[in-house]
Amino acid sequence: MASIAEVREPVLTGERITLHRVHKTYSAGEQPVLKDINLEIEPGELVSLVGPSGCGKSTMLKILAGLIDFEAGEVAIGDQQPQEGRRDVGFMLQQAVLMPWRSVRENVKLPFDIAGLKGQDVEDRVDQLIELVGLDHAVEKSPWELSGGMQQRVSLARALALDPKVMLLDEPFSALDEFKREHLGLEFTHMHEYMGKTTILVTHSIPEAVMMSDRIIALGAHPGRVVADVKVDLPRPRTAGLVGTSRFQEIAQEVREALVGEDGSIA
Ligand SMILES: Nc1ncnc2c1ncn2[C@@H]1O[C@H](COP(=O)(O)OP(=O)(O)OP(=O)(O)O)[C@@H](O)[C@H]1O
Repeated sequence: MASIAEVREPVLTGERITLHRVHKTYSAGEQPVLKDINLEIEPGELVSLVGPSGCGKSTMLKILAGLIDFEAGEVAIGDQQPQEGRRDVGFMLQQAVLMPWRSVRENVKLPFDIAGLKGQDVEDRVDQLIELVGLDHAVEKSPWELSGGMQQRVSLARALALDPKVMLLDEPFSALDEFKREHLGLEFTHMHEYMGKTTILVTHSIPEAVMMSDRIIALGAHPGRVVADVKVDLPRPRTAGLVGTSRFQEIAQEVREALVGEDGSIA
């Protein structure tokens, strides 16, 4: 990702995300999965959601992606409802979910095919995306020939294809080994720093959340609710060396303490 290293002022292309008194229950009579969630995420902000298993992190992302409904409250991406703005949302999951019969290039091109877009502009954009995620040496490979990290790079390029204003990342690096996870996390952070897409990252790793985010939202479970909203006032661009600073450790500790007493599977 050489093009990302020399980075300039952030280009704000993100949308504001607003959740107001959002309430979600999957089964009638059960405790709500999300209760009275109020959250405002500024355009271009990178916010992490952390919290114990089952506190509703993925549910919140699915609501924002317009994939599931909710009973009460208001959700907006810019001035659009989630269902209206689906094309403006890029989604990345723990597993890359690539089409096995399509090459790297064809997988990155998929969103354009689905949207019925073709032509030289599309071909150029696909080339750019592949270069951006550092896969120019692997364009014709099939998914089964790729490492886990390479598969996630394809997934990232695909999520960025239609230039979404919002990125939703559901534990995108958690299936990778620790070295690759840190490396790809930092690369994504640098990409975010110059693209300015409003981003929500779900992670079980507090250090990953601190390294990448502007703010960390800690959620408690049963019912899923916000227990802390922690600002990460570390300088950008973020560098691996920040982990050793006392400020990094203080922020991580603040998040940990907010989750004490919550039934945690936090790293
Ligand atoms: N489709 C569904 N139908 C019924 N219950 C569901 C459904 N999806 C999730 N749940 C329940 O809602 C709760 C929150 O699930 P969710 O996946 O949002 O949690 P999470 O915080 O992302 O958990 P994890 O960290 O383990 O991924 C859990 O109790 C889960 O069992």
